[in-house]
Amino acid sequence: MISVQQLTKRFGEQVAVDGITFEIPAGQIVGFLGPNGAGKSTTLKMLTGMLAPTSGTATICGHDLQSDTLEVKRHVGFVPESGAVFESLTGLEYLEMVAALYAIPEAAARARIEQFIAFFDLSFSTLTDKLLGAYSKGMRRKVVITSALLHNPPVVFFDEPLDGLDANAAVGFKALIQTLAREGKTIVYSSHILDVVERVCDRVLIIDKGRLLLDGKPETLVAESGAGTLERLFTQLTGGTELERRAEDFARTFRP
Ligand SMILES: Nc1ncnc2c1ncn2[C@@H]1O[C@H](COP(=O)(O)OP(=O)(O)OP(=O)(O)O)[C@@H](O)[C@H]1O
Repeated sequence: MISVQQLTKRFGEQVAVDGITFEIPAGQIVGFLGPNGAGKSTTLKMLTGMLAPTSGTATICGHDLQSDTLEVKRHVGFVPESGAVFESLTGLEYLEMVAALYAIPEAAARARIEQFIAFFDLSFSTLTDKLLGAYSKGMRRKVVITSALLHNPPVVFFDEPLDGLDANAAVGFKALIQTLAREGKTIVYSSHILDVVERVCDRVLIIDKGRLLLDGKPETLVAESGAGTLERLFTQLTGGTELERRAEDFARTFRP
């Protein structure tokens, strides 16, 4: 479903993504992890056709990222970390605009929007009464998630999707992605909330400094490393243990 070979992105001298290679079959939920600046968002932007790779190749549902970018965009949904929206539109105007961009017929789009607002426990008037600029962070996130799934894409990329969602919405969202995966969708889930990743993902990819460090089932990786939890394994791999020690030293400087 997703095939990535030696994908690389340079920004001037800096190598943000350094020759990563992996395959993801249909129906898998893959946690895409790494410390700040590891290259996660850059990878997701390349795989959704928003950013051209410097070198390497990738295909999504058999469509080549470089030569068939439009088909790639038809087959993916993306919830970016920023969650930026056109703030001067109402939620409904925004969703109808996204539906029109994907050429979804009006009645089908409205039916799908209604399914999502029911799922997220929003009232229809919320979508029509306020401009997106006046939405709360969580409400805006729900609209962005809806917009990414409106065209029913087989592959969905989520960058920190739980950011801003309350506990109920987060529980609902986790159930939603598990259901989507069971129906055959491929989900790539980038997040720093590792206990959620450990529970929800079938597999994790850990990158640091643009390179793939680890690829496997969370429970297998945790058991083989003896780390106990995915969070501990992550910090061991990416230098967080040292940060923890430095934080303790720093905190000690506040002692009276
Ligand atoms: N447009 C850009 N121009 C220059 N450098 C960039 C650009 N976008 C990203 N970078 C750099 O590439 C590296 C990887 O950034 P990226 O945003 O992919 O990391 P990330 O893993 O998503 O981090 P975070 O967890 O903090 O969101 C960083 O050093 C970043 O400064």
